[in-house]
Amino acid sequence: MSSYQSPPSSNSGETAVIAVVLVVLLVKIVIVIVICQKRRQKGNSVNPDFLTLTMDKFLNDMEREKPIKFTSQQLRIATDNFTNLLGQGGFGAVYKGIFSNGTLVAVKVLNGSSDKRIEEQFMAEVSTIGRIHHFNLVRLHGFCFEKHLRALVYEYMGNGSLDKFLFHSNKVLGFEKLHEIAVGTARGIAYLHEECQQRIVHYDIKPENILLDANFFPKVADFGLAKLCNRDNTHITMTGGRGTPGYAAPEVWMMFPITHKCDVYSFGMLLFEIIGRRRNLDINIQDSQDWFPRWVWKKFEPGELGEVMVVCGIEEKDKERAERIVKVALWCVQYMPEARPSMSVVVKMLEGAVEIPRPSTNPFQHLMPGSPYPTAPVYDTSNGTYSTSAFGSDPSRTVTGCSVVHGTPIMRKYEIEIAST
Ligand SMILES: Nc1ncnc2c1ncn2[C@@H]1O[C@H](COP(=O)(O)OP(=O)(O)OP(=O)(O)O)[C@@H](O)[C@H]1O
Repeated sequence: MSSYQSPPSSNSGETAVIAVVLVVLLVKIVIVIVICQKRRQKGNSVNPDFLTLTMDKFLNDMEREKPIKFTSQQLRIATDNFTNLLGQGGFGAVYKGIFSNGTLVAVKVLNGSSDKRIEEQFMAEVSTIGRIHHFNLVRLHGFCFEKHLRALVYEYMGNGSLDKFLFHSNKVLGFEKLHEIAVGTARGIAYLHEECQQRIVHYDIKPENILLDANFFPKVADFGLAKLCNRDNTHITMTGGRGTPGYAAPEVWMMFPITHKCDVYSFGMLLFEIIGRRRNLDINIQDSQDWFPRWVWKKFEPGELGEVMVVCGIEEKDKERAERIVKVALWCVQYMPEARPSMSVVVKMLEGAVEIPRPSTNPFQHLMPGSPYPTAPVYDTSNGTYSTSAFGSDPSRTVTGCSVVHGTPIMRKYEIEIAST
């Protein structure tokens, strides 16, 4: 009988154990729920160590991110055998392409694969823009370097280059958008000058090299002339091709030592074209407005900026921004590089965050008769070269053979006219 009584006592023991386990489990669940609720109340706070680790890893990954090396076959497929031509530049044709994942690209096929200049352009682009990422710099996805195909693969910019909207279309872009484009472009250049590990000088800032995406956000492009330099090296030695007439700073033309401030000068010239929605030089325009920057200064000096606003068709609501652009432009194109602001200051000036000083002297003084400064280069039609009178008869200081990248007869006339005034 006694053996019959033991099972119930063992059953009640098991029940007690199960009950204890259940209670413990329940307590644990409650604790977990309470902890989760407290975390949620703290605003989803995450362990800061975890955050740093993830961010470090992310930054490392970003740093390691390099442009992809594509095969010619991959680019042939993406561009449908190079059929959709976007445009033709000095170094080759640009084609639209699409990869199988849907990414749209612009493929620049470089002419003359054995040409040294092409190789330099190739290396300049890959070593500068290929290593950095910024919202206002056109992204280089990758490149192809095969015997019969040297190409650069960029992100596709749906609206092409800024010149089209400034000079060739009927004011499609309102002034507010143009101001945003100016600020975005300035941010891109400021990043190149001040935030990259090595300073990058672009050398060829002009509307043709500012591309606009589908939403008209600007991105600086075309790094073919760009130079890398250490931030503590103040001057750069420049050999070979130089900037574009009308945008290149005087020191570039004079073959004087060059700093990143030559980009600030070119950006100033670009600002004049944004405000006027015209080329800075237009010989078809009368009343001394043919060279727009000088005319703007003539109006600005006696306090007649209002006339500039009228001539440029600036509406009342845009006046304040437009005046800011004019003042920044004048400040950027000063003759002495050290008088020009840094690009991060330019950004702040354009945004209205800091005061814009008034240039103490006429920025175009060096172009006046009797100026102690070297004059702008004179284009010699007989031999197709530029020279500057400041170096007199010393042929070793004569600027010769400067190619005119976007040169037109108008540009050439401009150089002659300026020097002879
Ligand atoms: N990433 C891009 N997305 C869309 N269109 C582009 C892109 N890059 C260039 N293009 C177009 O292709 C054309 C040629 O560009 P490219 O940069 O080769 O020459 P460029 O800047 O006009 O001249 P150069 O190289 O002589 O300075 C331009 O008209 C431009 O609008």
